Amino acid sequence: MTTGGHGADGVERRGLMFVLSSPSGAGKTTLSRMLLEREPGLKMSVSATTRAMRPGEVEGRDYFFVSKGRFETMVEQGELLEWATVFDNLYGTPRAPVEAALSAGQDVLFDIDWQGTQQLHQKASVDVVRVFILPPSAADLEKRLHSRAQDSDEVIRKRMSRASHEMSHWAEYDYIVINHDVGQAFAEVQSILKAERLKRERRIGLVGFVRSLQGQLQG
Ligand SMILES: Nc1nc2c(ncn2[C@@H]2O[C@H](COP(=O)(O)OP(=O)(O)O)[C@@H](O)[C@H]2O)c(=O)[nH]1
Ligand SMILES: Nc1ncnc2c1ncn2[C@@H]1O[C@H](COP(=O)(O)OP(=O)(O)O)[C@@H](O)[C@H]1O
Repeated sequence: MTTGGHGADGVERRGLMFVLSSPSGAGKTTLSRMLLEREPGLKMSVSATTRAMRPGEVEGRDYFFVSKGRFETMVEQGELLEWATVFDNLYGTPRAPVEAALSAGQDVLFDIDWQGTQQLHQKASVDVVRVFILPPSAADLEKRLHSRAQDSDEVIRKRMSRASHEMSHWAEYDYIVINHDVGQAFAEVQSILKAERLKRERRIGLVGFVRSLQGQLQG
């Protein structure tokens, strides 16, 4: 699905799809923003959703906020790479920007749930890196949902009651990060990205690079 770009060391490699999932409130959005600020070559996949915009959210930055009818058209036209129902709303990943970014040699960051992660993995397993974020405790999770001050008590209760179900998918992920201290969790997520970028299978330019090195040694 991907073609190549160049890594920091100049060797061509395929772009990767970096997925962060977690129960709501564990810190995916915070960690995603930190990654985007500090990691050049990483582009956020902006999802489409039928849920209402929260205070502080921006159309096209946080989500594309669409009607149910528009979302269904996107599904019918094959415009979504994956989609799922979460908390009674529809969420999906527009296909075109992801394919464009990967073709331009960029890595793409996804904040999607376990259902979307399974779909992406079925489509492009070797290019998908799956990271699951856990909160340090249920009490911390609830505190964070309240501190975000963006959802009603009713919505927070719903999110807390879904957390256990979402967490039950943790073993389908390649890496698990416990977000106790945000600086530490960020360092761990960043290390995963850096290491995955160096994986041999993605670095399609290595064969040529090593041949050229061998040529130099023999010459
Ligand atoms: N499958 C899928 N899940 C998504 C997508 N976009 C967001 N989600 C997930 O939907 C859930 C709810 O997201 P949101 O309403 O923004 O609340 P949040 O949990 O506080 O981030 C989260 O688990 C997101 O990871 C998407 O495009 N596809
Ligand atoms: N390690 C942490 N310690 C304390 N608060 C945190 C930590 N990580 C995130 N938060 C806060 O918790 C709330 C939920 O985080 P957010 O990134 O929106 O979660 P998610 O995207 O997983 O729903 C936000 O107010 C955020 O600032």
